[in-house]
Amino acid sequence: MGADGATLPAGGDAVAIYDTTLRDGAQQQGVSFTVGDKLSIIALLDELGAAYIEAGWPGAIPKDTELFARARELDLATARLVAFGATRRPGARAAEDSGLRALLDSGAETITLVAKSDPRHVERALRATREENLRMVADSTALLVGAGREAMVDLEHFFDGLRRDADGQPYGIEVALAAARAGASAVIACDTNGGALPGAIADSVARLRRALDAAGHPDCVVGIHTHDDSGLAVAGAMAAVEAGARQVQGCVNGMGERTGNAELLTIIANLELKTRFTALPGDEAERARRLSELSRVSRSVGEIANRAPSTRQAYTGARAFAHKAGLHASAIRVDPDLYQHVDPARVGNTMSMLVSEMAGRASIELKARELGIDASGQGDVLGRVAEEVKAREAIGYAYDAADGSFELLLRHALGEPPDYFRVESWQASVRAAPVGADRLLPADGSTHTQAEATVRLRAGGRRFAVLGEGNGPVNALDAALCDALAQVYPEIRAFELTDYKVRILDAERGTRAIIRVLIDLTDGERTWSTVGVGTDIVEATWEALTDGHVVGLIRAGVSPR
Ligand SMILES: CC(=O)SCCNC(=O)CCNC(=O)[C@H](O)C(C)(C)COP(=O)(O)OP(=O)(O)OC[C@H]1O[C@@H](n2cnc3c(N)ncnc32)[C@H](O)[C@@H]1OP(=O)(O)O
Ligand SMILES: CC(=O)C(=O)O
Repeated sequence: MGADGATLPAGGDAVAIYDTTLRDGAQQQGVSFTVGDKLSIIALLDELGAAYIEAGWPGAIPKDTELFARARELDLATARLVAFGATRRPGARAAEDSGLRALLDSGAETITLVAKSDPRHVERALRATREENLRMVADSTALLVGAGREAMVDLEHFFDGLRRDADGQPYGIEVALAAARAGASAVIACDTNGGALPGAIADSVARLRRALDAAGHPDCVVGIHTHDDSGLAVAGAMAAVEAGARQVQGCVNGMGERTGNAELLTIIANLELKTRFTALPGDEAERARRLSELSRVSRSVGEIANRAPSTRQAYTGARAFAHKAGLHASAIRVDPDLYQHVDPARVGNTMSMLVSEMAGRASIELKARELGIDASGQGDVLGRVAEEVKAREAIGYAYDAADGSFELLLRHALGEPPDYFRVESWQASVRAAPVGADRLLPADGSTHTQAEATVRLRAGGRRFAVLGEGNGPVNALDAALCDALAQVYPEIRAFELTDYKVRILDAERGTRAIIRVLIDLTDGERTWSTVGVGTDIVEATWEALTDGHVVGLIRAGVSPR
């Protein structure tokens, strides 16, 4: 139970947010949370204001058994931790079911049971009769409630079942009523296969709500759990709320099996910003503060899961408020609301400008402002920069992914070229031993290729000629450039390459093709990106690398020496 003892809202406009990132989200390929990961995510979701956090299946997954043992020490502010499990096995007694025993032993105050609600699944997957499945739901729920726990029941394949069995009293509704009679606080309509359309979800949820009310269970909450297989998980959840659902299940960043679960942060933002419903606890000011944490929660959970959220994710994605088209920028300069559905600050995000061949003067001016450069009132320069960007993109540059290179172009156009160093010449050579007949790598794991590079440059009033070695020409050049520059600018030692992307732009020209290199650099505090283009991968990389070091020095506030 949350600190205030709050449980599910029985009616009204409050919607309980039920996060299942740690259970259904963990069913995504490649995701495997440690107990420590789960504890960190629980803390984030509790701070955000989730009502329920489904943390795993104790008894089925050893790590989850350990998690619930450790979670006994947790003192959560708003959330209840939920243990997930299944109803008892067919033909057995609930009190003797080892799965239910493990759920009770977990100490969780709230337990959600998954139950079959589509007759096809009862008969084919469970190999039980419809009546036995109803008894399984009732006995299992009653056991948990009798032990003083809050019990909820996930109605698996609820919408598929109702679609096939629409007349009379559909079986899915009978299952829900069996759960409610046994004391379940909520029954959750699940679109397990993600195939239902929002209209059908709304109709079925409304029907479920009416059936519960008619049978004397107005306090049993209807929940909604959707998957994104039809690209409609959030839409389905929103439609369900309009139709009477007052608990919404989903996962941060839309994690989950197959195409994922409904993206929970989007649902929270939609409910809070665009409907009469509330999704977060507290008064208006408190809810606004919690809402402004959404982008941070998205990034932090992505970091812990080692799955970066989509940059295009609604509300919280890094590019959710990024504008590329010149016409958009010109209107945004007058009023950002003209091209934004909400103020990004409300969900902790920021607006950004992308400069590209689609830019006009307004885009350049706004991007300059974002970079801390005042170019207002310099219409001629802005126009020239826009033309230069278009001309360069036509030959292969891509500035929307390389704001560092754009900054240099702009500074040159404004007559403020940074003057940290001047390169006189560079060269790189590769020495390779032929691959052996067996085509295997040497036993020590080294490669057959060794490279050397020489860089000659002037910096800080001195001249340097430095030799670098590496496992390839790019690596050798980087080593030589860093060694030379670090003698005048030791700050460069902190720069680290975090990404290196190579793209062949006109593949039909084979080995004569134009190559674009994009690199991302960081100094641990800031990140920036640069681009280089050439007919040679080393030449393109050299341009991106040297620009990358100049931008790094500018961003670190280092003056030319
Ligand atoms: C829609 C969802 O996402 S539900 C969540 C699904 N999550 C998981 O499956 C992850 C964790 N699962 C596990 O660790 C294992 O599957 C366990 C421990 C639960 C079960 O493992 P096993 O006993 O080896 O059974 P197995 O996985 O092969 O099959 C599941 C059994 O549960 C039965 N079952 C399925 N749903 C239910 C239900 N709602 N209630 C009771 N039994 C059920 C199946 O009929 C099957 O029974 P059978 O063993 O008689 O064939
Ligand atoms: C319970 C659940 O995860 C589902 O039906 O999708």
